Amino acid sequence: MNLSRNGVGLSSTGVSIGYGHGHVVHDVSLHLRPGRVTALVGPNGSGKSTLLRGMARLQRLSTGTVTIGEEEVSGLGARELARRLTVLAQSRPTPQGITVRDAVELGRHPHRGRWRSRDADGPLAVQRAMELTGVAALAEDTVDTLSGGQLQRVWLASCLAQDTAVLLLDEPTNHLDLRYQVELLDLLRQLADEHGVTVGVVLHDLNHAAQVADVVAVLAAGSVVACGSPETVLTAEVLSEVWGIEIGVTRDREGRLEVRPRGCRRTTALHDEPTLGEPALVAV
Ligand SMILES: Nc1ncnc2c1ncn2[C@@H]1O[C@H](COP(=O)(O)OP(=O)(O)OP(=O)(O)O)[C@@H](O)[C@H]1O
Repeated sequence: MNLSRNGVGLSSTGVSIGYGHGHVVHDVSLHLRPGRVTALVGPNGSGKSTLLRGMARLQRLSTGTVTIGEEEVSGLGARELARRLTVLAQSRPTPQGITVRDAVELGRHPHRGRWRSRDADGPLAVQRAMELTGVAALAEDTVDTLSGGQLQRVWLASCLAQDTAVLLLDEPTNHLDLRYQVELLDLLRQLADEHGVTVGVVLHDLNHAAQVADVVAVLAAGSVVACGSPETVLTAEVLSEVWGIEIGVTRDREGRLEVRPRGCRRTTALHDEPTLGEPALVAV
């Protein structure tokens, strides 16, 4: 992989998105920076996946623009975009009868010429991606024989093999056991720190967000209601108001944030009835 040439951010400006019955993402401006992990968190249905898909050009925007580096993504060809940005979606159809290696190789599609020619870096990128995600030993197995967690790692490997400056992931820890959850979060940090990759990741586990993110953006009812460092955003006040239950935030012995739901339902949640108002915190 040749990730060291990265350093391109991804920004939405005034983005609204709907599915034909009003908007579910409202006027969102968000800057994902190179070398930073930005976590999108929020209750079910708050618009995280829709926003991520809109930023990846997988969802039509009603208003606003998305830029990658200096260029609008709407002006790029599919191959040009795929050389810069990749998405690990929540679920993909499982192709029948292809090997893990073949599935990971699918990520090389924007780097190939016609007839699969001119991708000299391909075999090494595929091998490295399989090693980083722990699926190298499964390389010759067919993907339809894998467990959900193994398959999730294969698709992650395919994204890594694509070797892009921007990596977007929608709930990537789904299906992963504890070890691979930790390894995945470590890998995201490594990609950002050592290779300058711009990482945007939807996470449900707020402790994962606290652990991995430089910036946390909280969505509620389609709007970003708080955005900033984990310390400034993952507070008992913000989280309790957005999720509508009592949530405590403490620090463990090493000083890391620990988010603990206390389970008492409040009368209203932010996503039921917006009360927090405009974004309370400014992105770092
Ligand atoms: N394909 C679709 N057609 C119509 N409405 C949709 C579609 N996908 C999502 N929605 C609606 O858009 C809103 C936001 O959904 P989205 O999946 O973006 O939220 P989310 O924050 O990612 O949710 P979750 O945490 O449950 O994955 C929800 O009200 C949902 O019902």
